[in-house]
Amino acid sequence: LYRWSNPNVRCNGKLPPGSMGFPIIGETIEFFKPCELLEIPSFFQNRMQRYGSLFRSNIMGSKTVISTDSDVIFEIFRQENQSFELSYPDVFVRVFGKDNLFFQTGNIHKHIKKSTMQLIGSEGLKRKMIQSMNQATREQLKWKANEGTFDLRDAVSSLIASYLTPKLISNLKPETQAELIDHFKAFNIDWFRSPFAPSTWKIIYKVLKARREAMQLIKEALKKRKESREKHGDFLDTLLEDMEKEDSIYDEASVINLLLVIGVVSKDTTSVATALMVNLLSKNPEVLVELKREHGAILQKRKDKEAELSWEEYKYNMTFTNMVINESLRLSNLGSILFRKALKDVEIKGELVDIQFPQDGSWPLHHLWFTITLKYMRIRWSSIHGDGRFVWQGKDLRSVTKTLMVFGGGTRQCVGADFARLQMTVFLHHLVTTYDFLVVQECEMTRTPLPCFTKDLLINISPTFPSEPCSSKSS
Ligand code: HEM
Repeated sequence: LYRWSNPNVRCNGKLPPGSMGFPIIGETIEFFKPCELLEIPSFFQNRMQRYGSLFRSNIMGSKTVISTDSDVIFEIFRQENQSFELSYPDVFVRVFGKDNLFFQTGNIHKHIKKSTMQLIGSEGLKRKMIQSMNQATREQLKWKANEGTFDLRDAVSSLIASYLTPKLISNLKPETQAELIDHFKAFNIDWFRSPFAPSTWKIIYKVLKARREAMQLIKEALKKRKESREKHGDFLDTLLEDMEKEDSIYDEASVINLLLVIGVVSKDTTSVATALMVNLLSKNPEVLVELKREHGAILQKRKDKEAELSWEEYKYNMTFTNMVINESLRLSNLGSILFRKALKDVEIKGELVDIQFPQDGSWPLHHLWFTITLKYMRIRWSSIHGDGRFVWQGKDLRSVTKTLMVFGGGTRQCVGADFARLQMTVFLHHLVTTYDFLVVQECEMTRTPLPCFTKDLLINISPTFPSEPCSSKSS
């Protein structure tokens, strides 16, 4: 017991202050205690008050140092692969699969990132994806306008799956594609909750079942593609070509896993952030009016009135839209819990972050886990639109800064960041230029500590009257 609570005695230096909690379960129960979305969870709040921004703990059976300090977090991203490397708790590996090459480091990680960027990096988005996003979003909204009240998160999830799945594997039969999309949708991010709640195990069971079934479908598609040797110009082709090279990092299992991970992660993260953004817009009509003004101006400047939102318009004419997206991403704070392990003793700001524990069997891990909690910034919407002056005007609104690390940072920065931003922009563009929306049920979210929906956002949309381009029925 003494050793459990006082890991300092077995270290070469001084660890940050903190408590290791009860033997075995540590402080896991409090770590997962839900709170309101915009609150700092009591686990972090209490410890920040007691110990400061850097403290130690034990979570999910791992000795952990937690940083809530953006300078420290930024420094860790900077020292990725030198002093720190990615190392997620076992449950992540079980859910996303041991064949997920994103859990690897070094050259394997570099290579998989490069392959993925071909599909969802800015070049791929500009050349191919933006067109499909525009078309799918326009059609989805048109359909939803006739349908009546709908769940916005589910609608965004479906539309992403509808155009991205054929880009992953393009020659599936319609019924197989629909089945694969259903499995992608059933594999959601709600599983990261307290291991002591029985409902968590039910969700994990469903997620693992969906994963198994999706993998089976992808496996069959891969087998057929290999046998036929046909080319379809999709992401599966890219990966198979790579797999045939002599020194390829890919085997069948990792190709299947990569297709699965992209299919799953792309829709979940982006749809949650979009739903939260629309919910916030409904409560801030002045922001909506400004947004309509910016997008109205884009329509007016457009020479071909039938044309869709272009890459250039997205890149150069959307200062305010980017601010709205940044604030929505910051408030949803989807990337609030990131894990690293320290590879050597590291001192940041004079505090020892990691000590190498002796391997005497009493320590399950050779190194400490490093949990990063991104700073919760309670920036009020009025601060982005006050007195006609935009506080972020002139800055690069899409880059990582110490106050905006929603997509992580350094070499591990999210590969889907551009994709998510573009999809959110395309959705906003079609919504505010073509429709008025009415919130029927506001979304309710808790933080566990990842955001989790307890009530979905239900809305109604109807075509905007041309005479009132800036009006909104939102409440
Ligand atoms: C609002 C949307 C999103 C948010 C907030 C988000 C957040 C993050 C964060 C914080 C990380 C860093 C993880 C770490 O450092 O340990 C990350 C990594 C990653 N994200 Fe996203 N993400 C989003 C959208 C997407 C999308 C659309 C995709 C796929 C199409 C995606 C795929 C990935 C992958 C594969 C990684 C691992 C990257 C690596 O290890 O190099 N994400 N994401």
